[in-house]
Amino acid sequence: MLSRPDTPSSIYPIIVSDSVVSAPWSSDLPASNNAFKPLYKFYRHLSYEEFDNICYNPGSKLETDTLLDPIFPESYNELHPDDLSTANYPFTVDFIESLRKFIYASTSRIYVGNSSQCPATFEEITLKSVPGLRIYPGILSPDVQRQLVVNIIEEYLPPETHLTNLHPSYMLPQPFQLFGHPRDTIIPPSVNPALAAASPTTLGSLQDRKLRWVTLGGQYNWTTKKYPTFEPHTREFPDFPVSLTTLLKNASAIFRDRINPEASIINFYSDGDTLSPHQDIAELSSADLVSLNLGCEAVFFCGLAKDKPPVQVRLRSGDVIVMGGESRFAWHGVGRVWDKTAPDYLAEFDYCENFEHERVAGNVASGRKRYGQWMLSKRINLNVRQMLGT
Ligand SMILES: O=C(O)CCC(=O)C(=O)O
Ligand SMILES: [Fe+2]
Repeated sequence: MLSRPDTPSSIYPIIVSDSVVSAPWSSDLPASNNAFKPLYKFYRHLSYEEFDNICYNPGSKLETDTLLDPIFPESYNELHPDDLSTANYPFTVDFIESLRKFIYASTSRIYVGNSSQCPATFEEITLKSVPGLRIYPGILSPDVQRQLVVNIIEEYLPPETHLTNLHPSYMLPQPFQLFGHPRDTIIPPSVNPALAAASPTTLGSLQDRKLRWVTLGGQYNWTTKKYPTFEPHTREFPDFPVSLTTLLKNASAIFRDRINPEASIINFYSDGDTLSPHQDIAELSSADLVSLNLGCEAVFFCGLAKDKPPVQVRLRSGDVIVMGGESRFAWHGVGRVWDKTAPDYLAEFDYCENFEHERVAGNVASGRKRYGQWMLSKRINLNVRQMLGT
């Protein structure tokens, strides 16, 4: 599991526009009433082949009664006939143009080929049992996904104000380039006597598994479970990356005007990783939380109460989840991640040929093709929150 402390299960005061309200579903629960727990146990040893088989031949296991595969919803419908609704919406006329805006706002731009073509419509899935949760299967085009991967590595990770789980334990190169030489040594901070015993590591091992998260914008503190400040343009609340704001403001009707992106947690998962159930309640805003998924597949758990089996959603690269309305403060977690399940367009991502500036400079041999190789074993979840206002 990610080394995030569990969220306490007492009633949380949530401040919405100056008035304090309580999330009614987060009442005190004895640990035995945690209906998420058996699901984690079930998935721990489930191979991807077994999981895939269950999705197409449902009904055999009690634990998968609430499993929804967005591109094969029949099995979920069979068990919960009234819960699921699907709607198709046309992409707005300038949708592709909006995606281009995101790519052009990015520091290292990829070359937009035909894969940026979007289908005529996109699907929205909603569930009565988790009101406000919206699922958009495959809504991010391959180009946008590739650009996001590159931005994460080249634009969002490097600034020293963007803290990672590695910062307390290692002196990271400034700016932090994850894809330097894999044998480069990364040393513990000698100034911190408590960590003096920690041993040096390599950049390669940070790439492999050690890098777990990076925070953008408001620097959420995982120990206190609070943002240290709500004062923008400060070291602890640096400006949110323009490229990501451009994507979320323009990408389609699903994001527009519903969120002012101010903080983000980017999670890096490897094979078998899970994330324990929690609520995201540190923000002083009830605006939608937007969650983008890249790379390998995973099962996402979400429910309003911790003592009822959550809905389980099979997530693929390019899927977007929005937690709005009541679901904004719902309990959620990740059941498990399976490696080698990233789509070919990421795994075989030929970085050089896709890069506008490198193409123009005639530089096609910078050896960065391992981004695709890396993604073959990674799941990246980028969730974006508004910290202030309604
Ligand atoms: O990885 C995910 O899908 C969820 C991540 C999450 O819930 C979080 O970072 O708070
Ligand atoms: Fe979360």
